[in-house]
Amino acid sequence: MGISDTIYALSSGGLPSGVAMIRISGTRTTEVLAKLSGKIPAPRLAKLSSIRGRNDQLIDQGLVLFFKGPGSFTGEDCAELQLHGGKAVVEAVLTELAYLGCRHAEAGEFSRRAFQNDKLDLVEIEGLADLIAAETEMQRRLAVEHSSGHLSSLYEGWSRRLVHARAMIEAELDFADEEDVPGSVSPSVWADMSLLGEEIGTHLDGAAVAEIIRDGLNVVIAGAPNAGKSSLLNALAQRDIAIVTEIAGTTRDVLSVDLSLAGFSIKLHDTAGLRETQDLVEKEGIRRARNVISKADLVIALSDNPCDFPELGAVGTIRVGTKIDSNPDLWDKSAADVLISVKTGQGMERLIDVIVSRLPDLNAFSNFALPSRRRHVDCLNEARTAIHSSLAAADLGLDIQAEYLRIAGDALGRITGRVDVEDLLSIIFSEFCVGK
Ligand SMILES: Nc1nc2c(ncn2[C@@H]2O[C@H](COP(=O)(O)OP(=O)(O)OP(=O)(O)O)[C@@H](O)[C@H]2O)c(=O)[nH]1
Repeated sequence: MGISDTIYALSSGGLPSGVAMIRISGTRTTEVLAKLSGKIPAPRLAKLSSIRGRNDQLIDQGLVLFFKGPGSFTGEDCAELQLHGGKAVVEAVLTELAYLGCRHAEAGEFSRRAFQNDKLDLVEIEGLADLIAAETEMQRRLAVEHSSGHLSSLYEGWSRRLVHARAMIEAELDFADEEDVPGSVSPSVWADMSLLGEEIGTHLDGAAVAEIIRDGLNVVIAGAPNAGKSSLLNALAQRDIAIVTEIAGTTRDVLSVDLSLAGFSIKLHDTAGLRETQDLVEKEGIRRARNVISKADLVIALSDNPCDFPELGAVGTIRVGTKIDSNPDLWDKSAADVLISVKTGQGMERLIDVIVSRLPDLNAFSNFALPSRRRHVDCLNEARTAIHSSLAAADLGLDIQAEYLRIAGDALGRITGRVDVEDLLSIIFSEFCVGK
């Protein structure tokens, strides 16, 4: 590797901060450490050191950690400098690292090296990106299953079963006429492949829930103008996000806010009131409203009049009667799922309970090892289809059946990155921040 194979980056967050962590990785790590701190600490032991620049000038005092490759995150020699998190301190050390011939890392470059050196597979790396991005408890639990290798073990176990089945078939093809390989190998192989197809199917059943956990549940507030939609958005977000006036048609565009509810990420959208109008801007707002309604996981349909609920045709609608502080006599209980007043807070807890009751039931899943990315789901579907094709191809001959199993194995291998993923890598690693 050339001089710039040794990379560095600030791996901790924005400055100033109490402590800033600079990470270094590559063949020149020990040489750089010796120049910056005088000596190389014993691997994995934090050592309080003076960090010095050119002309022996003291830059800062901090902890220096050295990880000898391959026993490091990237698999190469790595170091971590834990410094005081001042902008000038960090800038001075980064400048010194550049002067010493190191190169600033690109986004995700440390993780890319970890992948290239077989320290992590793609599922673990994607899980790491999700773990860093996780904002809710559910997102964290989902991501940690991926980053910790649980999901990879599951896929690798499946891959091994496919390889075993192919080996058994190959043996039967090669030694079909010889007496020492019993012809009865195949039935147990096909039974296992049938079971594997079912296991992948069950695993795929969790994909929709995992997607909701990872990307959030889309909840749309819809209704006639003045029904109280913006007031409800503000109340649920506990902030003044949307403009509230008594003028019908105030909200023109879709306004969105992220909330965390029962550990789930909720994307709540306020929409323009639905009515016939000649106003061009309002018309466009209503078109956008209908568009988000059609993509919603859940719609909260509002009306301040029981005779006036919007017909949305959306699946998963909660009918909410509003302003019951001012119009209690208008409502009979059966007219709506929940009656609320944003003014007095009446019914708000019940509304939140009803929304939570519409969230996916996680008790149906024994763990969070679920496929959360489209990429994984596509590969799993491809693997399952190929297994089914193999099982259905008995009349076509063992070599055709084995070929389908190879296709299934390749599809599983692409999830963890064991086969044919070069073109995927830049997409995956670009999701990372610099320093990871
Ligand atoms: N009394 C009472 N008034 C409310 C309540 N919620 C909203 N309002 C009033 O109803 C009017 C309309 O409220 P908004 O929240 O702007 O209604 P909207 O559905 O977003 O209206 P558009 O943006 O025009 O579609 C405002 O004057 C609010 O103060 C409530 O619970 N009780």
